[in-house]
Amino acid sequence: MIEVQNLTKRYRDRIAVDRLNFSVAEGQILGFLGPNGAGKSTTMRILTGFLPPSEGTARVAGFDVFEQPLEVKRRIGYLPETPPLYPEMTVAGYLKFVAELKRLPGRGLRAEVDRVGGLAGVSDVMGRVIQNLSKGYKQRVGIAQALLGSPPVLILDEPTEGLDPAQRAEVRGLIKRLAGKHTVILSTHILPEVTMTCEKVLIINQGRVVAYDEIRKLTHVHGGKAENVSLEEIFIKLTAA
Ligand SMILES: Nc1ncnc2c1ncn2[C@@H]1O[C@H](COP(=O)(O)OP(=O)(O)OP(=O)(O)O)[C@@H](O)[C@H]1O
Repeated sequence: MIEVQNLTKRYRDRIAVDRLNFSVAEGQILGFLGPNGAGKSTTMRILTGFLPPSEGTARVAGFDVFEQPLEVKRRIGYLPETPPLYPEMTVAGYLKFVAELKRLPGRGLRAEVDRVGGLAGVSDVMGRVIQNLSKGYKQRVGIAQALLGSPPVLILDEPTEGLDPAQRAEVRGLIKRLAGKHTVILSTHILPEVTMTCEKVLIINQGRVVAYDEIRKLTHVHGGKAENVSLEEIFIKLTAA
């Protein structure tokens, strides 16, 4: 569903993403990890058609992100690091506005807004103005807009950022339920979250892949005789350089 080959992004003389190769099969959740500045957001912005790569290719649902960005955008629900909210709108008004931007059919639009509102847990704040919501609720509104139209691919950049522990658990449960039906790339700094949600993980450091495997295999390879090596320990070891 997602195929990335030799993807490279340069900002002037800085290489943010350096020859990345990975793929995500339909219905899979890929945990996407890396320290601050590793190149995760850059990669996700390329995959969602918001930023052109300097070199390499990326295909989403069979479409090239650079050559057919509109086809790609139609098939992706994207939660950026900072959700693009309009603070003066109500939650329902905003979701309806995004649904129209995504050109979802007018008939059934209200039901679709209610559906994603229910999934993301914002049904009880639909009539409230976004700027008055708590950070956690704003984040949920961001998740709701990503789910509009039930796109086959979801790219979620730190979806549990700003949520309290109970809300985090809820969002984790939601992401797990979405897998199978959706292909998901999940970026987060909360490593136990990845262990609980994803089968496979991609770790990058300074723009390069340092690990790309099933979590179970990574713990086996890096754990040696110690069976309880955590993803956190592996992450620290691989990104220390
Ligand atoms: N518009 C830009 N111009 C120049 N350099 C940039 C630009 N955007 C990002 N970078 C640089 O590219 C590198 C990768 O940044 P990116 O935001 O993709 O990292 P990240 O893994 O998402 O980090 P974080 O976890 O902190 O969000 C960093 O060194 C960053 O400073």
